[in-house]
Amino acid sequence: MKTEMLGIEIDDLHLAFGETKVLTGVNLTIAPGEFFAFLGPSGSGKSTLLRSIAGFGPRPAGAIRIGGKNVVDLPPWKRNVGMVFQSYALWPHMSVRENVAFGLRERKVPSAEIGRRVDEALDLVGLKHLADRMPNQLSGGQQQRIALARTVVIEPQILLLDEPLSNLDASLRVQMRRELLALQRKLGLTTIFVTHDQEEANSTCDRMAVLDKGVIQQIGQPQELYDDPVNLFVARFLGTANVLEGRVEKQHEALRFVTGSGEMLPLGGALSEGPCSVVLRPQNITITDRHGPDTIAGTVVHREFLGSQIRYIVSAAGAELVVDESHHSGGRIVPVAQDVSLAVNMESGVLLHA
Ligand SMILES: Nc1ncnc2c1ncn2[C@@H]1O[C@H](COP(=O)(O)OP(=O)(O)OP(=O)(O)O)[C@@H](O)[C@H]1O
Repeated sequence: MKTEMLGIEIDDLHLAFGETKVLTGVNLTIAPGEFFAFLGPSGSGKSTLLRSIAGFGPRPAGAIRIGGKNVVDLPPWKRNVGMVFQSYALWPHMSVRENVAFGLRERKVPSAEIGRRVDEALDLVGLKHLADRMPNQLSGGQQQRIALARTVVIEPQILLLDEPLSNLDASLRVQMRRELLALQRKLGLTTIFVTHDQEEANSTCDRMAVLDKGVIQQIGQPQELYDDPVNLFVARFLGTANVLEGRVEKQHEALRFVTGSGEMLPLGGALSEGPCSVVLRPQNITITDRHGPDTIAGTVVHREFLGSQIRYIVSAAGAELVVDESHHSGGRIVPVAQDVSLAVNMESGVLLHA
């Protein structure tokens, strides 16, 4: 089961439900064979964008090209896409085998070929031995695998997944996302995965688009977006972000970041003066015994034990900063209400000019 890999190009896509603009000027290129994620909060337009690619919902303005061919005027069944929904309900009165065979029967595939392709698809998701079970005799994870088998059996050229793991419990989601990635790699299918869970996107996709209010904020590899977000929305959506507000100022020929409450931190590089925010990840700030030009004073206001790490919330520079210290047995634990010095690694911070 291996099909020709097709890329997807989306060109200036707009879509509104009545007065409500849901997608605004979406431009995107997904490479053949790529595992791509749409990540964003609830209501950001991820599902609407995915459904537009599948051919469901109102016709958008703009172009959607699959393998170079504009498909906006084609019905879903002529686009060669397979979609797995959040509510992947299997037919309850059909066995696993019949569920997977259903789409092939609809397409009038000869029965000998149906038998072979269903076996192959069930083999792919590791459930051939359950072919004669009924859906209510399967676990949630097994049902989800059958839903995948039911989609890939029709040999789509594009696989669209709309929050396919959201009905599963946390540990099964982690296992299933690895299986999903393995399956995608095996089939080499260009895949789009919609999720609001950044960990799920990070752990599977080659690249992702972060959406907010129907607008793509940034496109890139998970690590690029985490390390180099273009704005505060992306910074906050891709993990814990400490944001210091202040300004870049030149003092004695050197650039400094001056926080709103007056602390000064050194800056390198060619930066322009003016108001800005600095985004620092929890691991870019550490509690230290030192006092120096790269440190600021603060007070621990809260502490959480996270297992491998201890998370401190430290009130400093007019903000509540999240500081993660790795935990090892016998290591120091700083009590709440203690005054501390924080070493701030400004080199790893991201400066966002207002
Ligand atoms: N059929 C519809 N009619 C009117 N408005 C709709 C329709 N479908 C979606 N919307 C609106 O479009 C916006 C985007 O919805 P969409 O489902 O694409 O978001 P999402 O990012 O996938 O969110 P979620 O993660 O909650 O599914 C929302 O404001 C939603 O209320």
